[in-house]
Amino acid sequence: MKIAIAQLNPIIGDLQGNAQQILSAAQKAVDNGARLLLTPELSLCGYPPRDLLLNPSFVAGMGVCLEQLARDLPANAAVLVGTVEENFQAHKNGGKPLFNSMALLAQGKVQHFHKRLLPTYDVFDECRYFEPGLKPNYFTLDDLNIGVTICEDLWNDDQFWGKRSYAIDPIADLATVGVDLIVNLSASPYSVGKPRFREAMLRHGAVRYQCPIIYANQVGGNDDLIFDGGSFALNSQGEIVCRLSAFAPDLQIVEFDAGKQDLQLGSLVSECESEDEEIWHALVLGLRDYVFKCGFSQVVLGLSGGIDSSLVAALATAALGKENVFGVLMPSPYSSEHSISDALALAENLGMKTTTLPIGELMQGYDRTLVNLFAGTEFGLAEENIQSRIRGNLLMAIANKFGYLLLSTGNKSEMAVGYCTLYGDMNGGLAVIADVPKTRVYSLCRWLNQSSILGQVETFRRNVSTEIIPQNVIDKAPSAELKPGQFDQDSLPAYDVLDDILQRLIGNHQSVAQIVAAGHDSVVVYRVIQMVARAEFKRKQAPPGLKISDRAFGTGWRMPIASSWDALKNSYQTKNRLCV
Ligand SMILES: NC(=O)c1ccc[n+]([C@@H]2O[C@H](COP(=O)([O-])OP(=O)(O)OC[C@H]3O[C@@H](n4cnc5c(N)ncnc54)[C@H](O)[C@@H]3O)[C@@H](O)[C@H]2O)c1
Ligand SMILES: Nc1ncnc2c1ncn2[C@@H]1O[C@H](COP(=O)(O)O)[C@@H](O)[C@H]1O
Ligand SMILES: N[C@@H](CCC(=O)O)C(=O)O
Ligand SMILES: O=P(O)(O)OP(=O)(O)O
Repeated sequence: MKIAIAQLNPIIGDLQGNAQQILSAAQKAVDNGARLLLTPELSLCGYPPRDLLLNPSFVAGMGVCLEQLARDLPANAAVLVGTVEENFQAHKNGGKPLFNSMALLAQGKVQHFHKRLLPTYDVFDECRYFEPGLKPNYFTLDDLNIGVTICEDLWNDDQFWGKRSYAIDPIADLATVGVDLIVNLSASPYSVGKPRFREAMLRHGAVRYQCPIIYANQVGGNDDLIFDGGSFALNSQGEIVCRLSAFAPDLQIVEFDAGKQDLQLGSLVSECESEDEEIWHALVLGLRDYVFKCGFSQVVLGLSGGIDSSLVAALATAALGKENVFGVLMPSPYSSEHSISDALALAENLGMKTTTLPIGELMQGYDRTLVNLFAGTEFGLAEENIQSRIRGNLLMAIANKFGYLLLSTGNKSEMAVGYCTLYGDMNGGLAVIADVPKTRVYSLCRWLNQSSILGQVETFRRNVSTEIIPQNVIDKAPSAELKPGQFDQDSLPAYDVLDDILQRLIGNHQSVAQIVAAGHDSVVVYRVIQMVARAEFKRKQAPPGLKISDRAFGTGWRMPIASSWDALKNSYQTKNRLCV
């Protein structure tokens, strides 16, 4: 039996458009001889629909679209569509009103399979909306017994994880039932290294239960989340027999050989060669989809000649085309010569349009207006930040006037410690690199300059051998240039030190004792912890940022702002370690 995997990029809430994508995929599948089509989790509404699920007319609309799809699909195709089903018992037993469901549409009929494990951690919030399914899910098609699992259902293999997160394990239940093949319909967001991790995890399941697995993942950016696709199929020995594109929609066919009781070798797309390459593609996709799905086509950003704005400009050019990216140079009296020359060289390399709006006169206007009020005080952060706020205002004026979306350029290290100006450089609709630590910003720029991708991206004007990010941008010391001779490292630890502490603290949940034991100065560690805690109010007001790590400052980061939790004051010694 031929089975088609449709790696779709739905728009959240566009029920008609998403249904059309499913119909087109089904037609293509049937044209290629497939009997069954797999689509991702919640493919009809897009994942994650969040509180749209609390809107009765949204849920009703999904029901109508599903019925229409059942009527419109090619007669000889069976299609698994990601949707919701109402929990009609909810009013009796107090359960949640919906199930996260895969609907099997075949011969005009609809059969629902309910997701059993509901993730409610990090960015996931499924217990807010859904009741878990209670039974193993499977069906028979042309004598083949097919087990159905939805995303998290396959993330509880105790042997792989060394523990169980949920009492039940849907794959073990399906093995007990005795299915020939398991399909997993997913909307699994990207983080660095996750594509390989998923393959390893499901390989373990396939080998453990000697059962082939087909994994169909959503692709595309939805707000802060990037779905990488990278769907794949494993045979019962755990070998990859088919892999779809990463970071792009795709449709491929795999064949189940009834004689061998296994999947046959199909087409294999190769994996990204490095983490930098993977992150680059993820950010390009996330940026493009955010811009287009919000109804924009053009973006604006401030170009300072620094490395953050240079990387964001390169990403935007690759995502949207050079003619759709507008750079604004806004030198102040404190700006260096190279801030202008480097920004112009970058724009030339990318082929993007720029304008220069010096801000000296506006700064003087602010000074004149505030002179009496500020009389007798020292020049300080208030005056420095005015420059950033003037730039933020000008950029928003340009965005309003020409219908552009403003991209903000802060990286994760700055967002972590609050090294950014509220209503200044934090202005923007999308924070493109807010989950990219500064050290990764450097490695991405170096990778970009060497990468053969430059030759493939037609939006770049220069030829493969020349740099995109000017070498001086990479070599010079980072600076906010808000006062003479200012460098980031006057206020912050060296970025390699800062990023390592932040990764341990935020990503790995390490204690102070563990971070110090890894070689960091305890005074620096305490200072970083305090900076991170104090910057919460800024992050709450920041634009959405594209998530590329396991722990991003976004929907999965829920910290109080008005909190009196003081890591140092409340530190205590347990038997083994100092906890803060
Ligand atoms: N990326 C860069 O390189 C870059 C760019 C710009 C600024 N900076 C640096 O960032 C820093 C910006 O200065 P800042 O942080 O003092 O200015 P800020 O204006 O961004 O934030 C401080 C202000 O936030 C408000 N605030 C404080 N606590 C709050 C809370 N709990 N809830 C709501 N609002 C609260 C107060 O009004 C306070 O004056 C400076 O050190 C500057 O040099 C770095
Ligand atoms: N001189 C500048 N021209 C245009 N845009 C600028 C300039 N200086 C800063 N910006 C914008 O603000 C952010 C943050 O700046 P830092 O140098 O990191 O403080 C920068 O990425 C530009 O978008
Ligand atoms: N742990 C899964 C859960 C996703 C889901 O069930 O939607 C993941 O990160 O991909
Ligand atoms: O934000 P930028 O582009 O000015 O980068 P840096 O902070 O490294 O100067």
